[in-house]
Amino acid sequence: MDGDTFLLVRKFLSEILIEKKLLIMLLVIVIISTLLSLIPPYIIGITVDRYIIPRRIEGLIPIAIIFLTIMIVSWILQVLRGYYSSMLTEKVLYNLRLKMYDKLLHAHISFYNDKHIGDLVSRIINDTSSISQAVVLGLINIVSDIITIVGVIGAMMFLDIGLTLVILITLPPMIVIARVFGTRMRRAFRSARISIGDLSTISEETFSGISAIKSFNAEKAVSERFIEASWNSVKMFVKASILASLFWSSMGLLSTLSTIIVISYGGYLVITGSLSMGIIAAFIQYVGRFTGPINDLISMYDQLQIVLASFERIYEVIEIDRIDDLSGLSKDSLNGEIVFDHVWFSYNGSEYVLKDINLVVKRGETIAIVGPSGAGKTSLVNLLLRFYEPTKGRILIDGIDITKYCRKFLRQRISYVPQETYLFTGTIMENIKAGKPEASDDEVIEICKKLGIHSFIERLPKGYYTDAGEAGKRLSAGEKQLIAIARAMLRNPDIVILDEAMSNIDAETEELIRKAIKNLMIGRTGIIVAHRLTLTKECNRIIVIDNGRIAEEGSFEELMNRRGLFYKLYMSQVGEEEKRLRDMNTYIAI
Ligand SMILES: Nc1ncnc2c1ncn2[C@@H]1O[C@H](COP(=O)(O)OP(=O)(O)OP(=O)(O)O)[C@@H](O)[C@H]1O
Repeated sequence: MDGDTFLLVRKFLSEILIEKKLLIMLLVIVIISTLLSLIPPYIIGITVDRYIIPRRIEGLIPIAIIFLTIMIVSWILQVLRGYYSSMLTEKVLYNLRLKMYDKLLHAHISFYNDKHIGDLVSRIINDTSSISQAVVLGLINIVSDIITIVGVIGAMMFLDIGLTLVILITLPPMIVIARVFGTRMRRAFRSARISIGDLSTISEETFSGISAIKSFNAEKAVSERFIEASWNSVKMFVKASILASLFWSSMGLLSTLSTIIVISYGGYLVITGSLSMGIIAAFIQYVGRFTGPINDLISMYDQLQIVLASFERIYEVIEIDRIDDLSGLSKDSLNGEIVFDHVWFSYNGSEYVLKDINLVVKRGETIAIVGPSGAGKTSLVNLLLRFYEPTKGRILIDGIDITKYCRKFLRQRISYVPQETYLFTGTIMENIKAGKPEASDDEVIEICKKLGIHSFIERLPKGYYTDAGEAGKRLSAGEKQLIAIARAMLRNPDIVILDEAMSNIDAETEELIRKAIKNLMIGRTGIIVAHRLTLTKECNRIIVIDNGRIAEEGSFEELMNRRGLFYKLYMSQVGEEEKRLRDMNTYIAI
């Protein structure tokens, strides 16, 4: 075991030791029940020698009562073992999942830049599940297996050392078979399970991209992929099953060999008078008890490898050190004056995506930020929410450097309406309340009326109580943004940042959004990242960003008169819109 593995095992054990009481209880139960399981063969031996062969009927009833008592106690212990082992496993998993979820929730946003969400989810769900096997199979069985093997050998030695030594001849081949076939069998089953995973990935990709597949006539290609993966899984399972039959039948053979040795060599000893019949009866019982524990112990190494790999992935999450610092200044509210003072920003420390931004947004003012794709608009608002810190320069809100404010406070007083609205599980009402869970239904309806979106929501199948998942499939990005606007308004923020949704917006929704934004901005400082430039007409000022720098600044009229970058962007967008309308008219005319 190298240093890293040793460290992981220690961490793993410390996770289990958190549930010390459960662990101790379980170990006591396992030890007692394993020791109890060694007694019946011994009693059988005594019964044969002392009562059956000498024909002493009077002893049979007490023996039967002792036997029955042991069986009942074992049964109770077995039930308790099941209960405590599942409690221990589930509690360890519960603790791990909670720690991971909490860490991921509070991780700095930059942590997610190079992460695949599917992978993180798999760490919380799949990796923790594979740990569960380790807790029960690994830790608990190892104790009972060792006690069983040592106990069985000890008991046999106590009964007859010579016969025991002869029987132990079968032990080395048993270990070899468990190591060779058993290990291969488990690996083959693992590969087979992975091949089923491949099948599910292909199916998922096929059905989620079904329209793309049909439009490219790609049915044959995907079906070939599916057939290949499917056949591959057949081969894997057959191989695993062959190894399984080889393994189990070989182990069975060796176990029977031990019985043959007991009967033939033991029988010889009985005939020559050096061994009793009862001892033979006890030996026959004991020799069948080796195979299971030996196989368990050998497979433990394999199990440990899988578990440690999973545990490593779990700990990578638990030990994330990029956590949002939530200390700092909090107040009742903000006035809402924002100053960017020579702000430079780089994601990677070398390339600047914002260069020397100087900007003052007065309290109650609404400004539009526009610019070509990739100019740095989103990066600018990310800095205001303290998702990232400026690389150089500073940002002030109400004259105080924002790094002095508590992130939680800033995000309470600044509402952010993203371009893509995420609808949570629940109703539309609950989704709007995500901005303020304690709000009443009436409060939500009041806000939506103020925003001018009440009748839009009422038109949904069950109005405010429409299931968001169901509605989400039918709502356009713009319609979803209306819900996000209501969510933001309900929080009564001092500053609003809105990244306007630009795709899938019809004229009616555009008008609704325009009005809702206007209502939302009343009495607050507003920053709108505008994609449809007609929206900028209603803003107090327009900031044009190009390649990370402020290229132009002014009112709509001023910028149009200047005939600079804004004018070009606007004309090309208007031109495209006119062309779209012209094309539509031509299409209708045809
Ligand atoms: N998380 C990130 N890590 C590294 N680089 C990033 C990250 N987000 C954005 N960038 C880069 O920063 C630059 C500015 O991106 P930003 O998203 O701020 O532009 P934008 O003007 O909002 O663009 P769009 O209108 O397309 O949303 C781009 O070159 C982009 O590739």
